[in-house]
Amino acid sequence: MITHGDRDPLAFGDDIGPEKIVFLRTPSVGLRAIVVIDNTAAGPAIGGARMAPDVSALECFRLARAMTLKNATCGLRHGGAKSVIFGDPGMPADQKEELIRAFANAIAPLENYIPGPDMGTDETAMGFVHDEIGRAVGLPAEIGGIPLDQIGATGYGVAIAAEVAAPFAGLTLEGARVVLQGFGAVGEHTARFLELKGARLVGVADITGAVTDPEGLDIDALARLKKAGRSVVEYPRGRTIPNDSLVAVPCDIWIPAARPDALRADNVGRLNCRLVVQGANVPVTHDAARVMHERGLISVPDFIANAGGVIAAAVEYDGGVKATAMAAIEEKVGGNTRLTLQHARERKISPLEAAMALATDRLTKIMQLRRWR
Ligand SMILES: NC(=O)C1=CN([C@@H]2O[C@H](COP(=O)(O)OP(=O)(O)OC[C@H]3O[C@@H](n4cnc5c(N)ncnc54)[C@H](OP(=O)(O)O)[C@@H]3O)[C@@H](O)[C@H]2O)C=CC1
Ligand SMILES: O=C(O)CCC(=O)C(=O)O
Repeated sequence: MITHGDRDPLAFGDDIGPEKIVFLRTPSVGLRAIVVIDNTAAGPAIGGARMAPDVSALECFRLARAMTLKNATCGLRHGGAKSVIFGDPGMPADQKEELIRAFANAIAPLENYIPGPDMGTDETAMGFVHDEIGRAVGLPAEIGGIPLDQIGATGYGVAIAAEVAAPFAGLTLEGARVVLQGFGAVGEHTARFLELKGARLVGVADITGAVTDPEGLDIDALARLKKAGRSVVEYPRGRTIPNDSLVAVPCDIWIPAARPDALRADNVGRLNCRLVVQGANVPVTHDAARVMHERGLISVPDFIANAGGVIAAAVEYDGGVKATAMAAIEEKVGGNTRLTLQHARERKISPLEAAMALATDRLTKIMQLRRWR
């Protein structure tokens, strides 16, 4: 098992992958990027392209592995990969387009990698990649895509996971208080779908800070602020708090929907909730997962809860439509959440252990079908 302490990219390998770790540079446009193709036993690997100033090979590998587990658990005909592009996603649009187009050309030879949107990239960026190399998912609807961020594919799945997990934590969604770290593509849609199921958003953070209101936050007002390029801390009511205090806001369901390692050994003890549903990728360290289990807190692992985006991406790749994608998300995310939490309860193991067993069992079967296993 790979540990979070590993820093040497060549030390990442285990029996599953990665197959390739590729460092890409195009100095004339300032492109620096990394692609990790973890495992392609099930088919060409799908995984998002993340743009942020402080990404790393380790982050990329951990995200690629999450995709391998996610895609296998969902029974998709795709392996797992991920890419990271060093850069400020808020850079001027023409500069970003140039960087994305350069990235597309740099990954052109990596035919087993199909990129999709992730933090810092979106449907438009995938449209540029597709224009350059004819290979990307999460495309704009105008060119036949299922724009997975716009329709909230992942947020829909996170809400389904929360609904299925709620009774395991002694909760119902009606009146449940929700806290969200991150109010981007995943966070905003998760809030909206959960509100439709009767839950109330009582805390939210973006990169600048956090705001809380036990009476409930107005999701439309928060969305208007973000659309205007402002922060949730400018929300006119409620109480603003520093980002690192969000973990302790009293609630029923705490949902990370931003960067890795949001919950760690040093802050997980401050959680004041009954259920954690992992909207982000790799938002919980193994230590933190163990502590949550010891405290009796139910946590739905990332590769179970946030598979909605890649399910939509796989449906799009097969030529399917939005309605098919939404039905598949409900069936696969709901089913895997139930299976994970039932196994965890029956076998007295943590949800992470149960989910890993489910994923590796399916992945082993997939790998056994291959010639080079
Ligand atoms: N998009 C998808 O379909 C999928 C995404 N995911 C995962 O979900 C997570 C979010 O992705 P997505 O919503 O697409 O990304 P976005 O870039 O759309 O949104 C990210 C949000 O997180 C906020 N944020 C960033 N850093 C911090 C921080 N340190 N503290 C609090 N908030 C922070 C951002 O703030 P600000 O607005 O100020 O920048 C923004 O609101 C990622 O882990 C991604 O890998 C998983 C499955 C699919
Ligand atoms: O390919 C995509 O953008 C969606 C899948 C993804 O990257 C993820 O689940 O993290």
